[in-house]
Amino acid sequence: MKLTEIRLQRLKMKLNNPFRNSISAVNAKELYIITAIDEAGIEGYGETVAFDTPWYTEETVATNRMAIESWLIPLLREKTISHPEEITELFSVVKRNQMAKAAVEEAIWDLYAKQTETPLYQLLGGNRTKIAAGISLGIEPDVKDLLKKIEQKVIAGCPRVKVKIKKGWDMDILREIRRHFPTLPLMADANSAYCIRDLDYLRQLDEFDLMMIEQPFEDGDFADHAQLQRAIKTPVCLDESIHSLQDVRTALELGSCKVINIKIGRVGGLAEAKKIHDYCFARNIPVWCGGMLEAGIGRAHNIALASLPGFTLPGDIGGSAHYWKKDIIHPEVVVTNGEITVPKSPGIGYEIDRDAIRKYLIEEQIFPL
Ligand SMILES: O=C(O)CCC(=O)C1=CC=C[C@@H](O)[C@@H]1C(=O)O
Ligand SMILES: [Mg+2]
Repeated sequence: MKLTEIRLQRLKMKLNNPFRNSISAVNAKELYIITAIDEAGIEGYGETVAFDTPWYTEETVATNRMAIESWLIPLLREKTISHPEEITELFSVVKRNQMAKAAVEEAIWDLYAKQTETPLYQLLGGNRTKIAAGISLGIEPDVKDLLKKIEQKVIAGCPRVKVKIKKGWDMDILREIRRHFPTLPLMADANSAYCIRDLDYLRQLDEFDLMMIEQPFEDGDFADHAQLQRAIKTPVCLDESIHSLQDVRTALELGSCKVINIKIGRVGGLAEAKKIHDYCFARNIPVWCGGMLEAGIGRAHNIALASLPGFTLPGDIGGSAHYWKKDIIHPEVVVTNGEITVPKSPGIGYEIDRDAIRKYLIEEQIFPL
């Protein structure tokens, strides 16, 4: 592929809607835009998705930077690759650091798609022209604020709403939501707020006809999740537990869940995300595309991935305006009647908004290959 340069740009972007879950509150996002440049000057883009502190997984903005600069860029100098699928193997000498690997791999997929004049979604095997855009709503100071936000999304045609729960903000809140929206496709995400001692308490979830309960227990608790899934009818979905196809195999063989949330960053890139999709699709296990409060480049990659046929459930992929005053791509991602049209131009299908990037830029560095 003859890469000549990798550019790192660190941005800081303030969120329109500060996002609170069971562990953390995110008001602004810092991220790296990774640009992979070839000898013809074609540019491919990727985005890091880790947060400032390691509350979601062990990675952070700072560890992403260190991994990319210290280990991943040197590996790109060692070997010329001819296809982005070779990146997983090339980076395999570095343990984990999935979000760092994914951001670089995304940039190389976008570059390859542009070199071959193919839309990224087609390159990945996607066949949807539109994807369903669900929304994830954080914990609010008052349930009335949450009900108002849900109502706005329902009026706009949102196909499903996900709410965050934790101890003290769970059964009563879900009951109240159901009182106002009895048939709304609804799910709840606990971000590991519970443990196996809460099993009896969690049986109450079956009252609310939820599409699923996402990540009730800790990351490594496959056996406990299996025990819970045996005890409740509500499907368990795993998010933080899934770092690779191997984790999906473990979860499905133990019966730890019935649904998988795929996040490109959490599983180390698009190639692994596609492998997980293919594995689940062959076994009729529904998957959906999770979100990490991405800016436009990460969101564009999510849209391409979510066009694959096994993504049968709406993802956490809101429109740009839900997150940012001004996104870093144009056109911005727009949700119409609960759907996003998958762009058809080569690569990720969106242009970079250089003025917006300049506005958010804190630091830039170029690494020759
Ligand atoms: O809109 C999005 O990008 C999804 C936001 C969202 O629900 C999450 C983002 C990051 C971490 C979590 O709090 C949560 C999730 O667990 O899915
Ligand atoms: Mg989650």
